[in-house]
Amino acid sequence: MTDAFVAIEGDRIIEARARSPGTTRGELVFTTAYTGYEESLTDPSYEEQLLTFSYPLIGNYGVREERFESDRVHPRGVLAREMTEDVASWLDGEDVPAVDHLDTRDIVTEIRDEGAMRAGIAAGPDATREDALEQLDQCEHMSDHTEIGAQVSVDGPTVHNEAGDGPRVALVDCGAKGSIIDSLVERDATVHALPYDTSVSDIEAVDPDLLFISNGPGDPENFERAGEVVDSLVGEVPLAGICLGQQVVANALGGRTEKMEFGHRGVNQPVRDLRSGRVVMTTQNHGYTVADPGDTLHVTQVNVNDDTPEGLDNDDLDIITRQYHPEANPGPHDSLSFFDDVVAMAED
Ligand SMILES: NC(=O)CC[C@H](N)C(=O)O
Repeated sequence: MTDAFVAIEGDRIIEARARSPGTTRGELVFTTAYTGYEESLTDPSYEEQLLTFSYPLIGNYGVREERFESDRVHPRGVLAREMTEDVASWLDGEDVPAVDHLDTRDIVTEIRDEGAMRAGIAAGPDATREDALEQLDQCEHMSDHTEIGAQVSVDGPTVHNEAGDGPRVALVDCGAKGSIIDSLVERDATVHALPYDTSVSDIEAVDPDLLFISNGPGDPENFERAGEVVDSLVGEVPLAGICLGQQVVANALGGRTEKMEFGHRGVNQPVRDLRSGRVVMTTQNHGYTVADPGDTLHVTQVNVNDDTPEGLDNDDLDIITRQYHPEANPGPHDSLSFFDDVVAMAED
C-alpha cells in the first residue's frame, strides 16, 4: 500500500512506504556509507537536508545514543530502501518524516546525473501526491538560509576537559560533530567551544594555543563572522579546520568556494597526499568545495576521483585544514593522525 510520496525537481513523483509520518522539504542528498546511520543522522552538517541512504538497509544494528554526534537528528527527512523499526520509531519520536521501500538507486542516479536537487515528502495515511508537490514548490535553496549556523551551534562558551594539561583550543562551533571535540580531548586538549558568530575578542579572551573552525551545514559563505575571526587571527595563532572549516578558512584568506554537482558523501573517498604520494580512504560529507585556494593556502592533498582540494596547509603560518573528516565516525581511521598534527602544532 502506497502511503508516501516523494516529489523531486521536474515534478516527478516516487511512491514509497511511510515509516515516520509527516510532510517535509529540503535539498535531496545521498550517502554511499554502508555503516554509521546513527552518526550520519545526528551530524549537524546535514541540517535541513533530505538524506538518502544508498546502502539498502539501515537500522540493522539498532540505535544507541553513545554513537550520536549531537543531541538530535539533523536531516529534515530520511529515505532508504529498507528501514528497521528501531530507526523508524527513533525518527518518528523526533518528528522527522521517513520513507522506505523505494528504489534508492534510482534517486542516487537521478542526483548523480542531474545534480543536487530540491525535493518534497508527504508520508502517512492521508498523504497525497499534491502534498509532496506542494512541499517541493515551497522548498528554498540551501544557500538562501544565511543563519543556519544558529540552529546547530552552541548558545554560549562551553568548555570541554577544563583540567586538561594539553593545549587550549578555541573551537568555533559551526555545527561541530561531537567526535571532533572528543578527538582533541583524547589528546589532552582543553576545548573552548564558541558560537558560530563569535567575536575576535571572545576568542582572544580564551588566549588559545590554536583556533579550530568546525564542520557545519549549508553554504560556507553564510559563516562570514567565522571568516572575520580567521582573517583577524591568522599568523597570530595556529589555525586548523575540518570540512566547512577548510572552506571558511579558504574564503577568508583570498580563496573561493563553489557548489559541487552533487558532493562527496560516503566512507570510501580516496585522497592522495601530494607530498608523500600516499593514498588514504576517508569519510566525507560535503556539497561545496574550494574552487580556488587563493595565494596563502597550498593544496597538499587532493581527491583521487576528481582532484578537488582535500588538504590546504601553510607551514609558515601554522595552518592545516582538511575537506574530509579525519575523525571518521563513521568510516576508516586512516587519517586520525591529523589530530596528532593539530595538537603538536598547538603545542609548538
Ligand atoms: N560536513 C561539512 O562541514 C559540510 C560543509 C558544507 N556544508 C558543504 O556541504 O560542503
